[in-house]
Order: sequence, then C-alpha cells, then structure tokens
Amino acid sequence: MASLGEDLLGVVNKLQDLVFNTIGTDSGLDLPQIVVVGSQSSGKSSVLENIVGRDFLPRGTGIVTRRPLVLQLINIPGNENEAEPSTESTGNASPPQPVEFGEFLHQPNRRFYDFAEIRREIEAETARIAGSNKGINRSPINLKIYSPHVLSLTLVDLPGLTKIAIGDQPADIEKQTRNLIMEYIAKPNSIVLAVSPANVDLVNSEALKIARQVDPQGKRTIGVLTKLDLMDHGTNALEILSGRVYPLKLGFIGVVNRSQQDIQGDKSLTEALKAEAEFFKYHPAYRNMAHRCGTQFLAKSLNTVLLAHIRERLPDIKARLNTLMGQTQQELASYGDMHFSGKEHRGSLILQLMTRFASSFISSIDGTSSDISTKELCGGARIYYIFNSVFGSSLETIDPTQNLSVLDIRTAIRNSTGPRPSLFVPELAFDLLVKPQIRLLESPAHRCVELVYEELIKICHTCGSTELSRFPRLQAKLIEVVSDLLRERLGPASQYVESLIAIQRAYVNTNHPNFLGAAAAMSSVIQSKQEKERKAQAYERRKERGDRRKPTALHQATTNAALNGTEAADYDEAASPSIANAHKRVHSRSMSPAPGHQIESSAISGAINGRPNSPRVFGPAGGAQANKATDSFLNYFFGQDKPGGMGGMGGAGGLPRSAGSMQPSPFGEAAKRFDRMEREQNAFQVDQMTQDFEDASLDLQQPPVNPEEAALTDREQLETELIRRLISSYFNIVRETIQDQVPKAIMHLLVNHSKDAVQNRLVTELYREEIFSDLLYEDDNIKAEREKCERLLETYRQASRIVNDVV
Ligand SMILES: Nc1nc2c(ncn2[C@@H]2O[C@H](COP(=O)(O)OP(=O)(O)OP(=O)(O)O)[C@@H](O)[C@H]2O)c(=O)[nH]1
Repeated sequence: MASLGEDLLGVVNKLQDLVFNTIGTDSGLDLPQIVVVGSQSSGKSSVLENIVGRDFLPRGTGIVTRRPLVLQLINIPGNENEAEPSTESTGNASPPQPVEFGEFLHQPNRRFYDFAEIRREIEAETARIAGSNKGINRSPINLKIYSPHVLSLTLVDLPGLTKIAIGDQPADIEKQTRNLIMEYIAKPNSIVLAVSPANVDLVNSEALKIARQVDPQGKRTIGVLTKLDLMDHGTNALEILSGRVYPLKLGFIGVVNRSQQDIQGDKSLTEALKAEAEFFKYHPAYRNMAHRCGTQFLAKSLNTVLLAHIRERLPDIKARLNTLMGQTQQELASYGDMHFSGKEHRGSLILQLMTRFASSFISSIDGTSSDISTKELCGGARIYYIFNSVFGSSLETIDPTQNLSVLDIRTAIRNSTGPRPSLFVPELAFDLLVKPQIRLLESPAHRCVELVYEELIKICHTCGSTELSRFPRLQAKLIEVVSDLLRERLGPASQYVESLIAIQRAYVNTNHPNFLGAAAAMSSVIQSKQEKERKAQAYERRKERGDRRKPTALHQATTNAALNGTEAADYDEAASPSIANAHKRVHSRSMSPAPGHQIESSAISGAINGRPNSPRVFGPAGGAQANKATDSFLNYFFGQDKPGGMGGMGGAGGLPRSAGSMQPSPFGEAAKRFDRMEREQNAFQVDQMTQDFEDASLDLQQPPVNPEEAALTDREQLETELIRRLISSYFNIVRETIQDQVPKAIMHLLVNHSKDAVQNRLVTELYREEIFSDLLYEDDNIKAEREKCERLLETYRQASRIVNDVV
C-alpha cells in the first residue's frame, strides 16, 4: 500500500476522530467513508467481519444493528506493536507477538484485546442508548480496530432496512431506519456499499434502491452480492457481477460469508475466508473471475476506491478545512487577543475592555450600535418610546377633574367665600382646587424617570461581548460601576422632575395666553346647557306627538327635561334677540381667544375678590387693561341673588374689546332668564324644533338625573361647571409644559450625564493595579471553550498541512 494513501487515510481518520471528539456527528466536515446499507439479514455484518477478519459484531435474530457503528480500521505494522498483556513473557528471547485491539471512543484509554468483549461492549452500548427493545438510535458508536491484518478503511454499519415492524418495534421503524441511512449516504463524500443477497432477485434489492436515490448515476455505489452459495442450483450471478444487469461504475463484488450453521458450528473466520476463496476458485461459473471475487478482493477494492475517492475529494476537503479554520480563528478571536494575556499587558487589556464597554453603552443609547436589533426596540429607541408613548399617553389619560365631585367644588367655593354671602365665583376656590390637581402629574413623571433608569440598567447589562464574558468578574464590576453611576443620578433626576411640578403648583398663572378665561368658560357652559336643553325639548315634543293620550307621562317627561336642562334658557333670536346677540358675541370670543385675556382674568378676579371697582391685577401685563375693568363678567349673571336683580355695574371688563360697548341689560336679562327657566322652557319656536326633533330621536332614553347636581341651586351648578372648565383649561397648560419638560430634564440629568461620565467613572473605579488580577480571573467554562477552540484550530492546521503536502 502506498504510504501516500495511508497518509491520506490517516488524515481522514484523524479528522474523523477530531470530529467525534470535539464537534460530534454534525461537524462541518464531511469526511470520506464507506457506508454499508442493505436489508435486514442481507449479510452486512458478515461482510464487515470478513473484512476485519475477526468475529466482533453482535449476532441474533431480528434487528441487531440498532445504532450506526463507525468502524475505523487502522493498519499497524506488526513488529512495532506491543505484546498482548495477557501473553506471558517466559523470559525467552521470543519477540512479542503482534496484536490486534479495539478502542471505543466512549471508553478512551481502554484497549480491547478480546474481540468477544468488543461484541459485548457494542451490545451493551447499543442497549444503553437505544434501549433494550428493538428501537433504533441515530447516535453512533465509534470503534477503532488496530491490526496489521486490516487495510485502513472507515466503514459505517447501519441498521438494516425493514418492511414491517415486528414484536415491540415502533410502527415507524421503516421510516426511522430509512431516514438514518439517508442521513449517511446523502453526504457526497460517502461511498455506498450496497449489500444485496444473491438468493433474492436483484430487482427487489432495497440497498440498490436507496443508493440510487442519492447516487442516481451509480458513481459512488459499490454493489456487494452475498449468499452466492445459497443461490438456486443452476442459477448464478455472473451477469450481475460482470455489470451487465445493473450499471454501477464501481461494479459488483460477490462474497460468501459464513452461514448460520457455520457460525453455530464455530467455524473460524480464517477457515471461512479460505472456504470462500475455494468457492470462487472451483465454482464453474465464477472461477474465471475468482480474482475479482471474495472478501479479500472486496477489502482491497474498498481501500483503493476510498483512497481514490479521498484524492478526488481532497480539493473540496481542503477548501472546507480552510473555511473551518477561518471560522475557528474568528471564534478564537472573539475570546480576545491572547497576546494581551501577559502580566505586563493586564492594564491595557482592562482599559481596552472598559473602553469598549463604555462605548457600547453610549452607542446603544445613541442608536449607533452595530448590532441593532430589528426584532424589538432597544436602547435609545426605547427611551424615546418611554417619553412619547408611555409617558405621553399616561399624561393624556389624566382627567383633570375626575376626582372632584360637584359637592367638592361647591364646598371649596363656599369655604373660600368665608362668612360673606358670595357675590362672585371666587378665585380662591379655583386656586384651592387647581393646585392639588396639578399633583396628578407627579406619579406619571416619576414613573417616567424610573422607566428610563430601568432601561439604562438594561442597556448596561447588554454591553458585554464574548471577550468580556471571558472575565466574568470584570464584566460584573463594569455593570456594577455603571449601575452605581445611574443610581446616583436617579435621585437628582427624580427631585428635579418633582420640583418641576412643585414649581407649577407654586404660582397659578391665570394670565397664561392659552388659559380659557372666565368669559370663554362661561360661554362654553352656556353653550352646553343650550345643547342639552334643546335635546330635552326635542325629546319632549317627540313624546308629546307619539303619546298625546298620556298626559301623565308627558308631564313626567317635561319634568325630567326641566331637571336635565336645569337653569339654561334658550337664546334664539325670535324669543329674545338681544340676548342672542350678546351670546353670539361671547361665543365668538371663545372661538378666537387671542388678545384680551388679561381682561378676562381681571374680570374673574374682580368677580372672585368681590371688589368689582378695584379688580385685582394678575401680573404686570394685566395691569392696564385690568384697570379699565370696573366690573366682572360674572357680575352680569350673579351680581344679585334675586331674580331680575342687576349684577352689572356698567363696564364690561370681562369681555373682549368688542364687548366694551355692550349694554349690560342683555346679561341682566339672561340672568333673569336663568331663573325663569322652568317657566320659559317650553317657549321654543316650532320650526326650529324640527331639527331638534331629529337630534333627540337619536337619544330617546333620557340620562338619569344626577342627584348631586339636583341638590345644587342653579347658580351653584353653573359655578361648579365653570370652575371645572377653568381647572381643565389650566391643567392642560400645565400638562403640556410637564410633558415637554420632564423628558428634557431626564435626558439632561440622567441619560446624557451618565453617558458623559461613564468612561471616567470606570477608569477611576476599576483601573487599579491591585485589583487587576482579580478582575482578569478567567471563567473556567469559557477558558475551556477557548482552549478547545485553540486545539481545534491546531488540528485543522495540522490536517491542512498534511493535506497540502499530499496534493
Ligand atoms: N450461507 C450464507 N449465509 C450468509 C451469508 N451471508 C450472511 N449469511 C447469514 O445470513 C444471516 C444474516 O447475516 P448478517 O450478517 O447478520 O446480516 P445483517 O445484514 O448484518 O443483519 P442485520 O444487522 O440484523 O440487519 C446470518 O445468519 C448469516 O450467517 C452468505 O454469504 N452465505
């Protein structure tokens, strides 16, 4: 045998070992090997035993081979071998006999000199993994046989193909076996040894059938015909053996193994091989081709085919090895630069890892990280999400007056007026009520700070790398230092945000340009009431039409409508043109609330202070206009308690410029109308009602009367509603400010501050010579992984060198 060939097989075997030792069966390297396939009892195990020349495979009825057996035959020169341990040295000069032995991968360092023991081990190992029933398992048993009598080969024995499940075999045993066989023979580097018994028609050969699926052109399939001795008298396999029946480039080889009887009769393999040789030599049909028949020829052919195959596949193997080497190198590099491992390099290594950690932290926040996820929001994007979606919507959902009942508001109004009878809607009540409401913003703002803080903590946990995971203590320390830094910033950020809200509560600026103001609030209250009343009226008319004969019900509906419509009156022009005009003016003001807010503010302040002739001035800007105001808008309504009383004292300070010329009388009228509400509520013009009728038809069911509201006087109801609107308006202004300010504060005090400080902090805390060795403690598992990777790379390198030398 050419040493070149042996080298080649040596390389392949070495790689095979490596694959089994380090990566398992699913390695990236598909190595050339001979895979034996055939139906059950076709004689596969017998062929293998013949090739090895020893009895070592399990025997029995039914399915025996239940796990793949990867059999590496390694030719060793006889004289270099050690003596068999059991061979007693007699002290004579007789040289130690060459011995053969087997070694299982699952039992390293144990040599099996007794082949019967090898058989028992295969049986035990099969049962260990595949169980003691007749099931199969795809995990292979790896056996090496060292012998001077074998040719170097790698053979894989697989379970035999069956048609039906017998005994306690799983129902899908055929499928399982087929899949397992396919897994091995589909690899382009496998040579398929298709074993078919000669006493069964070749057209029924399961082995050839399955081989054809992966090798349709018959380029890497060797046919083996067993049981030639069992063929019917007068028939022979000459046609098949000479390749005229079934085309296979590598041809068919006929063999005769021991029969069951031979085995039972303990016929030795040596005898059997001799008998086989004689069978061919003297058989009338085969004697001319005897040199191309039998086990010996088969073994030689397999060796040649395998070597040729290896040679042919070598460029591919080389390329594959290169790829694997590259990948392993890359993996190794991810564990860090080993040149940095010396003591003198510890400082720079720590600095390097630290800097990478810090920049990974920063880039995750900035969104410039190289491994940005496309599956979920991460880093800075999550912070943005917290600001806009979480914080934003939690602010949006706050109802500014939800927790204030009408009675609360009424009590606040009453309390703020003190012992005097109240003339106006008191400012104090608004102030008293709005301040605690601003507090509602506190909890979402705090939560926002917390969420961002938690997000930053999460980010710092994801800043590691494979290299860093090599040093778990350093990694933990880096996380700890950054977490400490973040925790330190949590306090100032929270406090600042808290003070932002406290600032809002410190001074209620009713001069704010976006504040609704009393006039607009009043206008909108009136508008809603009108709307409500219209509906009530329409509902009533509909009831009336549909239910003329039920005066009691009608009366009830009217009463309900009256209760719901409360004190509001209708301002339609026909009924009272001047009131309608006044209303329109007020309404148009509320639609365009540009200038003149100060006047409104002063109006309400006048009303609230109860000093209509000396209105309180809100801020410097309000001064000039406020001074012009001699009375408040509200006074027109509530200047006097008695119906018909005149609240207005002349000036119309509560109205915009256009309202300055307005006469007070219409408002006095309006106040009267509020009080006369019950009597006047049916005074609608019929034509206008038609439209209302349509509206009300959508809402036949009357809403229940709020007993709390019912308990209030008309005036009180109007006041509470007014206060409620003012609170909402003011709250919206504050909410907008907070929504804008809180994220900015968090970014400045927590996020950006941490980003800026992280590198320095890490250096100050961790760049200390005395803790270097502790920080650079290498994780045992990672170390083992890295070393394994190093070994793997070394083996690939060696293999690659050998392969390169050969080619
Ligand atoms: N007479 C004769 N008997 C053979 C020959 N080859 C195999 N046998 C017998 O056929 C039976 C099955 O042989 P095995 O080698 O166990 O067949 P197998 O394909 O390995 O069987 P499984 O591993 O169970 O699938 C045994 O009893 C062998 O003695 C042969 O060439 N001639």
